[in-house]
Amino acid sequence: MCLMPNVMRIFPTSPSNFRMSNEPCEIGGYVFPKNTQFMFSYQIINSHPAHWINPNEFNPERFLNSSNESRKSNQYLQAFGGGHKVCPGKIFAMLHLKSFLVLLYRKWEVELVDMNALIKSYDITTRSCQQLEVRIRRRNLFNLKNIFEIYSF
Ligand code: HEM
Repeated sequence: MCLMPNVMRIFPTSPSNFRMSNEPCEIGGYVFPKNTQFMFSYQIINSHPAHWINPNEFNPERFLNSSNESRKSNQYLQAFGGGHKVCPGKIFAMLHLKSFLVLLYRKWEVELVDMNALIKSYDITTRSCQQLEVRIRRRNLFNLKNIFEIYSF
């Protein structure tokens, strides 16, 4: 359960979003009139050094419930938006992803062809991966040699 939040933190499906102000407001010392449209970046919130320790590090353990950082950071993870407009499909999507990964890795071994390859993606509000080479091998579920080793007396 901590792998997916960290993937979504570093590579959010929705890297940015929009909001419109329904009243005048002040942000960072600047005053904005009513009906100003704001674009903001989930990508930046998700890796801002003010909220995350070593933000560029891929460390799923930061989302373990027992970690202090987890409790602090979870509120800054913006994979599904937040507030009144938060994604209503959030729990369904996480369950779906988890089931998909279990079914995939049960039968297949998947590894990156090049661990240092840059992910080519296209995005504005929704990000899609354009190219990422992976090597897929069928898992050897019935390794007879192992079975004989286990049952030999
Ligand atoms: C990994 C999968 C998904 C991601 C990353 C995602 C992300 C998001 C984000 C960032 C928003 C904008 C929230 C905001 O404005 O604060 C959103 C809105 C929304 N999402 Fe998702 N979503 C996912 C899956 C789903 C699924 C499976 C459904 C439906 C079954 C769904 C339905 C919606 C709807 C209806 C909205 C609009 C909510 C509103 O404007 O009131 N999403 N989603």
